[in-house]
This record gives sequence, C-alpha cells and structure tokens, in this order.
Amino acid sequence: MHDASQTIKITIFDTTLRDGELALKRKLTVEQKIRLAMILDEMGVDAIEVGYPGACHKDRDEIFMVSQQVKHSTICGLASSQPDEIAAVASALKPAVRGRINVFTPIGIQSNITASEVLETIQSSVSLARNYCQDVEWSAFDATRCHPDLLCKAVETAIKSGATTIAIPDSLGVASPIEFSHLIETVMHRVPNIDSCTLAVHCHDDRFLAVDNSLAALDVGARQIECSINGLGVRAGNADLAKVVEAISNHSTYYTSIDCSWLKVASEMVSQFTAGSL
Ligand SMILES: CC(C)C(=O)C(=O)O
Repeated sequence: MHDASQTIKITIFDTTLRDGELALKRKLTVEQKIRLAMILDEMGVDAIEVGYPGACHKDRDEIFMVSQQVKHSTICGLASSQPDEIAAVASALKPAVRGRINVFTPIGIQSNITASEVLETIQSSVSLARNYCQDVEWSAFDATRCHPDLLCKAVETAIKSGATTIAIPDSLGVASPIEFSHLIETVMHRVPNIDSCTLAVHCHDDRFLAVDNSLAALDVGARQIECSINGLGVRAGNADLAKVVEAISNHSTYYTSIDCSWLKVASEMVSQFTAGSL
C-alpha cells in the first residue's frame, strides 16, 4: 500500500537469478530458480532476470521453465549483441506471459572497438531483439567509465533502434552518489528521445554505495532500479532489494509494487540456496 502523495511508481527489476548466480561457485538448480521466481512474483517484483545463456548454457532452459510458471512479473534474459545469444533468449521467453530481452554492449574505456562500431553494434543488436520482442532493454555496460558524449549518443541510438528501457550500470561500482546522479542527469538532459523510454540503474557495491547510488538516481529521472535479494551479485554484489524497497516505502513521492511481508522469506531462501557457495 502507498499513500496519496506517493505518485511516482519505481519499477523493481530483480537480478538475483542472473547477476546473483554469476557470483556463486555452485550454480543454482532449475528447481531453486523456479521456487525463488515464484516468491518474487508473489512479492510484486516487476521484472525478474533469470539468466544469461551466453555465459551459462543451462540458463536457456531455466528461462524457458521459469517463463512457464510465472504469471505476473516480466521474465527477462540477458544477451550480448551476438545474434545467436539474442535468438537463444527470444526462444527461451516463448512461454512467458510478459518477456523482455536485455541486450548489453560494453562502452567503457576497456571496450576495444571504435565509437562508430559501438553505435552500429547497438543499432543492429537492439533492432534484432525488437524483431523478436516488444519489450527490449539496452544496458550500457561500464557506463560510469565511458565518455558522456559517447554514452548519450549510444542511448539515443538504442532508443531509435527500439529499446523501451535503457539501463545505466555502474558495472564496477566506481561512482559516488553525486557523480552517478550527475551522469543520469546528463543523459536526461542531452538525449533528445529520452522521454520515450524508462531509465534504469544497475549499481554494484564495490564502494558500499550501490543502494545510495540507485536512490540518488531517482531524483534526476531514473524510474527502474535493478537489485537483488541479499545484494547477491558479482564481486561485492548489487544493490540490496530489501534496502532499496524499504527506503522507497518511506519516501514522500515514490512507491513500488512490492509487498514487504515477503522480504524475509526471500532473503532466507537465498541464504539457504547460496550457503557455502560464495
Ligand atoms: C550486463 C550489465 C547489465 C551488468 O550486469 C553490469 O553492467 O554490471
């Protein structure tokens, strides 16, 4: 429940089963993924990212089986710009009531391709994903270590190519709340077609700032937060879903669709599934 002053809905995107699983020595079983996805669905999570078939072959079947069970949340699979990865996610999402392909492109300083190659890659991969699915997210991998001019051009290209959600990740957890919200503000001001998509943030906790960075981005226009149960995720982890949701529930303007009575059950389930595997 939210009160009348809380007028702006923040979409909660859970990546425990994808980014979280990448942190584990022993991977989750399909039964575990289905059990947690059912809890997340019951809890009111808007989107559940279930896997990355490009990194782990079993994730394709897991996305398929979770898609058969979940009735409310959007089911999402991650793909690089490789056409076979995009096709694998698209076929895995066939049984989903609501499906989303999340295509990522590395654009940070480590990326060894030119700016025009980056833009061509975004154009071709996002358009391909849109041919399969109405709901396409594009993630700017390593956005916080990328030149803002390239980031803005890349976001504009992804939207023109059909992306409906744009994620700005702090992939290596290098930003502070001031730096991160400034980057989000730059994207909001400089990208001409930004109003036609939902802006998402995906923050890592290397400096213990993933929750603070995610919340700071809301005041400058972000409307989706990517997070995970117990903050599970690669290296130091992702923003902790419970902390994000509890902070938003005490905010005067924002609300989420999460039923907080499920947070403890989900946290205990993830602790049990990951015991001895971190
Ligand atoms: C693939 C993207 C979304 C990611 O996990 C990151 O940038 O951390």
